[in-house]
Amino acid sequence: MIRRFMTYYRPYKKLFTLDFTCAVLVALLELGFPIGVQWMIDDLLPTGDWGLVTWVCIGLMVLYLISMGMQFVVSYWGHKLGINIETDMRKQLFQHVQKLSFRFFDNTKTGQIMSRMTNDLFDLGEMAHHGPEDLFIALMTLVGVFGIMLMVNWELAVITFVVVPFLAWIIIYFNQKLNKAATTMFERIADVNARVEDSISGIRVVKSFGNEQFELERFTKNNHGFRLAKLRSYLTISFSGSSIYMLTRFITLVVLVFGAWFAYKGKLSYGELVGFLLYVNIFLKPIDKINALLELYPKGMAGFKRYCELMDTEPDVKDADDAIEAPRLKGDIEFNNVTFGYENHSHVLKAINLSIRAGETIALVGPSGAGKSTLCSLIPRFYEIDDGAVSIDGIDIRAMKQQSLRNQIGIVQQEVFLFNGTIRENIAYGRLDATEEQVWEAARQAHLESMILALPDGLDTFIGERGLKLSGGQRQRLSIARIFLKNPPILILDEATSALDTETETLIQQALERLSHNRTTLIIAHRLATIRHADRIVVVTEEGIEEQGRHEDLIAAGGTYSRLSAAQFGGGLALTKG
Ligand SMILES: Nc1ncnc2c1ncn2[C@@H]1O[C@H](COP(=O)(O)OP(=O)(O)OP(=O)(O)O)[C@@H](O)[C@H]1O
Repeated sequence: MIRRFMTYYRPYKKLFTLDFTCAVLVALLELGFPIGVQWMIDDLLPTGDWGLVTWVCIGLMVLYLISMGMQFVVSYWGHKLGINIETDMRKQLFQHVQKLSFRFFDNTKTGQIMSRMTNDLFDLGEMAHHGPEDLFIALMTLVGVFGIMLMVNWELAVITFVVVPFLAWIIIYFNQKLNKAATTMFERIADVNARVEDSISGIRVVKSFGNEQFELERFTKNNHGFRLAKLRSYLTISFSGSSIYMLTRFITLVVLVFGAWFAYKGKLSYGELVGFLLYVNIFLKPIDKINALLELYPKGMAGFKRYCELMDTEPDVKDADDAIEAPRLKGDIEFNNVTFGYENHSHVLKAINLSIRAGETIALVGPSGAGKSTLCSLIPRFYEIDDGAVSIDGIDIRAMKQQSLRNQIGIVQQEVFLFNGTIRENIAYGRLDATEEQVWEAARQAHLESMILALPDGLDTFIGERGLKLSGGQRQRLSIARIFLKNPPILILDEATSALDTETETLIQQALERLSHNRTTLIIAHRLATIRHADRIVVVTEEGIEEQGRHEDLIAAGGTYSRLSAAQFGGGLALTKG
């Protein structure tokens, strides 16, 4: 883990060297000051050479100023190093999460992912800055101080160092405890985040059911869980902090008693005693530093462990090493014996065979839960199939780079997702380099133009979170405009016009028909009236593809489709006449 953590310093070698060097110099100066003080008291003052005393004081002052400058470097540039590393990690995590497959997102709460990107990384920057630097300096100071103390008075030095093994034991013991406490704390705050995310994004449902109190209770439970975890970590910190404090202050007292006794016996000068007490003080500083690290390190490392866990999660849909950039596709889609299930043990689709010609419009109909949406989600390779093959223009989709494949597929979902931003940004999401004219053209095709013109800010109107300031129909038209702009050879329309009023629906139907001209189009239809003119209707049931053909033929066949028609229109006969 530590070696892996160290790799993040690589891009910042210069910054690290600068920060580290200054920190070491500051520590060395700290070590040197008491030597100067001791020398002044014992050797310089008795000579009465006040001129020299003044110069020494000026010299000390200059050294203090240099030390101050270097402390500034350590504080600012050192933290900059930490923040840079934290930012890099956050970026890499975001990049990685974007690569993960639908299956991961199906099974992970959004709030948990958000927590990993924010809270879990908070202490990493601090740890990256203070960890190696403080540890090295603390150890260096301890060794240096011990050496000097031995030279001044070896007996007092040994007395002082008797406590070191006890300190080491306390540090190791509490470090382990804190590691556990910090991991639990991160898990609990992730639960809180997930709960907040769920409740806030579903606030309309919460309010419509009047379930605010219920939500508050669920939140309180998570919040309390976090409180307990945090309290537990503070309990450990307090125990370790006070034990270390007690031991270190005890040393000062012991040194004072023994030092006074040695001085009384004439084994130690007063200057040496004062100098020694100053060294004890310096000796305590690295211990305080190690104590602070003891608090920081487990939190940072627990966050880093969780970071690594997520970074090590492999996407289950991956580009093959020799994957090709998909050429401009015509749209001949072939399902060859395709078997797929979300869970290993149950298959939603079993040995499906289906050929769709380029430019064909096919409608998928069938009972709810039969697998129509699932079938469509396999074309952009959102999920990896268990058996068989899906190919487009004769190329297995697993041989193409995912991005180049998905670039050629337009999907209009029943549930539209828009980003918090302007109308322009949301339409241009279909092609990021689109010109103003192209955005307007897409808006025109999706029959959004008059609505946009009527808005005071036009294309620059903010549509609110998930586009909530727009009506359902407007949202859907906006999502359709994005696809006009994307202009893909393959279209998947998941009952795309369900949220539109009859008049708009007719217009959109015309636009979609125009769009689907010469493109392969799959329509997942619930309302059979919208797909009567499809080139082919494919009936999907839990058993697989039950029948396929033109509307009239399927009605004449008297199978599932004619029964579905009868259910929706009150009689297959009426439908054929209509
Ligand atoms: N992400 C998922 N994870 C696990 N199971 C899923 C997932 N999505 C769908 N399912 C299950 O797969 C089956 C097929 O669902 P699918 O959405 O493909 O059906 P559908 O025919 O499109 O239904 P509808 O007409 O109601 O939209 C259902 O039993 C559903 O519960």
